[in-house]
Amino acid sequence: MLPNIDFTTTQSYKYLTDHYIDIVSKSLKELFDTDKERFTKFHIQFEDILFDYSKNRIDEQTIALLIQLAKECSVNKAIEAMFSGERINVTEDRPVLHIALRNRSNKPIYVDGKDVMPDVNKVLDHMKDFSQAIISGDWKGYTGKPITDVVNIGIGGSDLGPVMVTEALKAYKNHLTLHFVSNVDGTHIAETLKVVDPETTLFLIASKTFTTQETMSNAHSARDWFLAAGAKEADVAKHFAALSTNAAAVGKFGIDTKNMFEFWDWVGGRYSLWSAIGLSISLSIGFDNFVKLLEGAHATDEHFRTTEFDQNIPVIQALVGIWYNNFFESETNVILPYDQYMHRFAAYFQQGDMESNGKHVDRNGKEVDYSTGPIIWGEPGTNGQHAFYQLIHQGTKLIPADFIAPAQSHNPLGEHHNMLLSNFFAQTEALMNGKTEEVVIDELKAAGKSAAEIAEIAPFKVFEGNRPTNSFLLKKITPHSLGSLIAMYEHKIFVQGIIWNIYSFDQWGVELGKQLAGKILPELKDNAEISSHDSSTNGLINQYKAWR
Ligand SMILES: O=P(O)(O)OC[C@H]1O[C@](O)(CO)[C@@H](O)[C@@H]1O
Repeated sequence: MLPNIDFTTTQSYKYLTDHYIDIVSKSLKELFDTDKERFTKFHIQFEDILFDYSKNRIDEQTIALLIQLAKECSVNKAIEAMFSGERINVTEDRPVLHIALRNRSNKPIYVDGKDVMPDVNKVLDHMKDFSQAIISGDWKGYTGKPITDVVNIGIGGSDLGPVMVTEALKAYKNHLTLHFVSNVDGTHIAETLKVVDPETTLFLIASKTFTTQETMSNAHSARDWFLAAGAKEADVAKHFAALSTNAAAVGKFGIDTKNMFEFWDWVGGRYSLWSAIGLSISLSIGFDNFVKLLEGAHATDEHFRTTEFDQNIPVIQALVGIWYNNFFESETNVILPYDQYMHRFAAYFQQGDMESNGKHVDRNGKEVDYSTGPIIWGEPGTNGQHAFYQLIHQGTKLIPADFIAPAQSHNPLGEHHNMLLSNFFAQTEALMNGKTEEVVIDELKAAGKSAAEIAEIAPFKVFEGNRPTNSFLLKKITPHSLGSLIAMYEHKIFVQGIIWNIYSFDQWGVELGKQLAGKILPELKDNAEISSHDSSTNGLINQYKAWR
């Protein structure tokens, strides 16, 4: 059972409300000036990941009270409930066990009295054999040629994780060319099919439910294209594999169940890259590297489960996030990887976080009167600096930012990495310290400006500072460290969901649009005028019909 506590009624919440008034009047600069030990106090090193949260608007009391909040909300009981396979996804009546997929200790984890680990390992063995056969070229296409291209067809959790990880770990990539098709817009599959050869292409149909409209449409179009190229029905087995929980639907589609990689309903879509959904990752970087990714995540799972809250990275990440979300009333959280390979990391956690914690009713089904999940966004640095950092530095909104960077580049090219990292360090420093009016005036004087010119221009050049950041400095982005980092963010989402007293593992909010699209699709078949909707929807549909 998950705890069911309204965090706004706890003692610590009340203390935090008072404490906020004290902290809000202090600047980060002041906090650093008055406490030389801030970095020592507010950083955690876990393996090759340094998490520095000292540039936040916190002091020791803040952290103590936030930890008290986590305790009052029984976060430790919730962690144990998840790890021990309780059905904590209550609204879908399922356990939440992505941690089992990367349970490298192999200790049994029971669901309804049955240890899930033998099945997990069986699928991993299948993925290993299949990956090796494809990568080595032993697996031949219908004309006897080895596979050169892999097209993963999936959407949401069946796409974003594999895309993000294969991009982040591109330095480990082998000779196979990976393609990802997600959008139901025919352009996505059409453009992909233009560049692949039916004789040497493997399609992975990745769908937990095997009913998702986008994925099934793209999968059918891919199969039609394959057969139109001269292949026979019997050849489908050599070029199509399914990653799914739905064996019946996979069989109906015509995929040989020998080419089905199974997972289970206790794996949430947005937490599924560790499952068979990760087959494209295993194909791209090899199974051994895929295992290293799992090992990295498992290491974080152990850290999360066993470490005291004050040294527990995901717990601290979550609590600092709550501090801004519920006391400073910030609305968003920007994720800024200073690593080009990590360019889809923020997009991945847009689904991970927003589909999990974008909820407005608590675990009693009652509307909450506090803010829940933040809006997640971000782009890699330094590109973001030349796009939206202006607003983070001088806008009117408080935007807590996560900076992520590797100390070692996979492409050490001249001074590039030093330049990249100098920007990383400079931005967090600038966001914290800002630039005072005095400094601006001195600079303008030094540039020879007159008093009148200085008075006119100075206000625009002042940076308030006091903008909070977390910094993740990784030794290097490797399969292991990336696995660890992803798991940290996953558990951050979990802890926040527990404290907000919401269910983080369902996603009913995406259903309404799907239902309505299902109703509208038949209305688009002919040119008859539509009048069954509101005037705007009718107007748009009828104009679409007139123009198409
Ligand atoms: O893997 P499936 O079943 O095709 O679902 C894809 C995605 O669709 C969603 O259900 C949301 O529409 C996600 O949660 C999921 O990751």
